[in-house]
Amino acid sequence: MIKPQSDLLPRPISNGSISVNMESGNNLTLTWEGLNVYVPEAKEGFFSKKKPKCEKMHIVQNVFGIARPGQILAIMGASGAGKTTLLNVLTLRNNENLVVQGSVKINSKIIDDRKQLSAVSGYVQQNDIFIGTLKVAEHLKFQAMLRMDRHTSYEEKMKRVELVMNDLNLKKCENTLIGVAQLGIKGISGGEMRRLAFASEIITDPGILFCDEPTSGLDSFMAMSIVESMKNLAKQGKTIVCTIHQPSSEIFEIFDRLYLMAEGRSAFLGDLTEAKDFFASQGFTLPINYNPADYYIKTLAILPSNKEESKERVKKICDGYDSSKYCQEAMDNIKKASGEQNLKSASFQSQLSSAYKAGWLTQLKWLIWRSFLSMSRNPMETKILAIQTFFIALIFGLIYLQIEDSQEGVQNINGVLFLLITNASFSNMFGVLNSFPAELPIFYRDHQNSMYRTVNYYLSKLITEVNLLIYLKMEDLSLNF
Ligand SMILES: Nc1ncnc2c1ncn2[C@@H]1O[C@H](COP(=O)(O)OP(=O)(O)OP(=O)(O)O)[C@@H](O)[C@H]1O
Repeated sequence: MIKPQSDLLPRPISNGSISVNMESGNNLTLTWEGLNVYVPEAKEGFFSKKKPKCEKMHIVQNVFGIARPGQILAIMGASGAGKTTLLNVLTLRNNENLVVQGSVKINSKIIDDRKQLSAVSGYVQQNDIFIGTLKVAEHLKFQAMLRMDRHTSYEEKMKRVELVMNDLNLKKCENTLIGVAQLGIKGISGGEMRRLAFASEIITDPGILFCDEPTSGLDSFMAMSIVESMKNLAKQGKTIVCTIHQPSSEIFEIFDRLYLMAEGRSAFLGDLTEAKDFFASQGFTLPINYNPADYYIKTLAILPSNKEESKERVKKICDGYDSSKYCQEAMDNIKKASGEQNLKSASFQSQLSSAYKAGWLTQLKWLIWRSFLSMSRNPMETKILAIQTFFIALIFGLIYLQIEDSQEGVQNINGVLFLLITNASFSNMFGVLNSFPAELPIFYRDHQNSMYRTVNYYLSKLITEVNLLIYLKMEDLSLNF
């Protein structure tokens, strides 16, 4: 087995993260019980009367599970098994069009508010979205200022930024722009971007870390380094839950617990060795020299060429699991976790109560800072607007050159004033149309992480862009005058 060369890899997250004076959110047990997710029937709207009636789909069926501190729980299964849906339910995201029943608990407290969940957890999403005109260190600084506790000093937050950059080997690219492909700004590599997404979430030292496909798009060395970092976080007492596709056997061995899903049902929850025994008990013995992850996924997959047989096989395994000792053990653990409520709830409750980590003014200050940096690094947009304004003003100026002091002249002046006002309104409107949609996914992500209030984001954009608009209008009016 080839091991990655440790000097080439990001160092695992050091215990130094605890040295920063912040409340470390450890010892959080995540449980989910009786989870059912349905896609509701399509409503017969005014325009959809003639559409065929769509059946209510049951995409996650009565699943339960537990993720304990100090362990990595890997959620695996074939495509369409329901992994992403489960992760969305656990993170209370993207469920708007679904009917969700059942409960998700942390230390036996039911979690139904995303702000509370964000206060104690991080979510590394599969698609990295960043403001590409920021540098790596600036992005992390922004995250630290708005996501770390308001009682943590500026120096401590910056110390944490340094620590996370060192741990994830981002130090050498700290002053490199993240990059925007559309603007031709080449930035950091794909692997560095993945690590930056990871760094953005662990900067707050969350008690629970959800990762959606943390290794996708990475080479085997980088994938291993990310999983090793996750393992080290787990060793510090964090609860790590990740979905993963086709991990290599080396990566698979690093996981502590395995949660297999098939056709929206639980197919197994337990240790890696238990998984091997369970599959053998169902008549599916893991072949020698076979990647266990590949074998389990293959066994639980629905093959298009052999649908009926695959479905029967999956049903047999899921039924077998429901009546197995592993299922009983998981149920007992979930019950036991509910009994531990009073032991751990004091610091946890205080964390849950603080939804926004930064105060109103701090949010506004750092949003303006980010917005100014982003705008100043994107001179192309400013240049284009300035040139466009210059030419439009020149054309208007030439059309209405040397207006005479007469009845006709007054009408011309009315005309030019009308044109100037409509031009000013429409160009500003198009400015807004350009500016907001481009940042919308980032805004949604930050908003789901409870980083800032919507009004603060809007104000920061207004304050930043109003300067540019004033300059452009001055250029326009002075030329016309
Ligand atoms: N909003 C939705 N509307 C209709 N069907 C949905 C919706 N969300 C999920 N599904 C269906 O539920 C099933 C599980 O989807 P999910 O995305 O959770 O699978 P997955 O295990 O994450 O698959 P993959 O590994 O391919 O991402 C799929 O059959 C999918 O088509």
